[in-house]
Amino acid sequence: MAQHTLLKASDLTMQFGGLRAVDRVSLSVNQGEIVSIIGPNGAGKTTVFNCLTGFYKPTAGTIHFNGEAIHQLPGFKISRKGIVRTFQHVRLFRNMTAIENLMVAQHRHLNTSLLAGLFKTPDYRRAEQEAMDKAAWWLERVNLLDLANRDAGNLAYGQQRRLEIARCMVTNPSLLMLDEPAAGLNPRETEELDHLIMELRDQHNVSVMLIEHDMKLVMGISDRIYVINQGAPLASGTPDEVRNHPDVIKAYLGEA
Ligand SMILES: Nc1ncnc2c1ncn2[C@@H]1O[C@H](COP(=O)(O)OP(=O)(O)OP(=O)(O)O)[C@@H](O)[C@H]1O
Repeated sequence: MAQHTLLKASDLTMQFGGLRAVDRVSLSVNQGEIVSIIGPNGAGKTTVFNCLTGFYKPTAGTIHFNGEAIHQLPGFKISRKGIVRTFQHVRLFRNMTAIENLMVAQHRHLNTSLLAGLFKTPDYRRAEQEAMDKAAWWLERVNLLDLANRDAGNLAYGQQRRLEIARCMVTNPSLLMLDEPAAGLNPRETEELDHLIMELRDQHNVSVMLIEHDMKLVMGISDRIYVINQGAPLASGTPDEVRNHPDVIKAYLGEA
């Protein structure tokens, strides 16, 4: 059966003054896939993410999501289409509780008319209750339900990272983009993350694209991997193909 192409970027290029941070990178994510982008520090991975999610407008190239061109759209419109992301550094509302963070993320799904909110109409109450139930359900999924009322800023680092993933999931994304989700996690937490990502894909119908330096995680969960080096595509393929690719070995051993 032909796979549905969810995301397709062609010849993506991002120029910052004299620096070409991304140089004609093409990639795709099919429905149900886990795809990783790897490459040495400064290779341009986060810049690719920033282009795909509308944080940067690419200098050249096209991006299609479900067949629709999105490279001219601002980030909030792209996220409404179902592409959500986490960042390299945790970005939560630190003074809000874990569950409040998940409520805020669902804001756009709630009936937010001023009058409906003011008079707490039955529709408003129902939408609010649904958002609360969903937030609690996802907190349980990521093993944070007993910390629902703790300020996000007071959670342990690994818990904050799981909360960020839950915050993405409450918006029902079709593509979840994770920027270095294992950074700062201990080996046990990394293994839990590995299981969580697989579970999201297998049970919640989400495709995943991640940037990651932890090669054990990347090689274990990715269906396909793209390698970029100095902004340009170096190799792509299955974990085995990439692992044994001579150019990849050279780049990682610093002989390129
Ligand atoms: N807004 C910006 N303005 C100017 N240069 C930038 C900007 N964002 C990124 N760069 C540069 O683009 C290059 C690629 O950076 P990027 O953060 O995308 O790399 P990366 O592969 O994600 O690196 P790392 O693995 O270290 O996070 C770097 O040289 C960086 O300094």
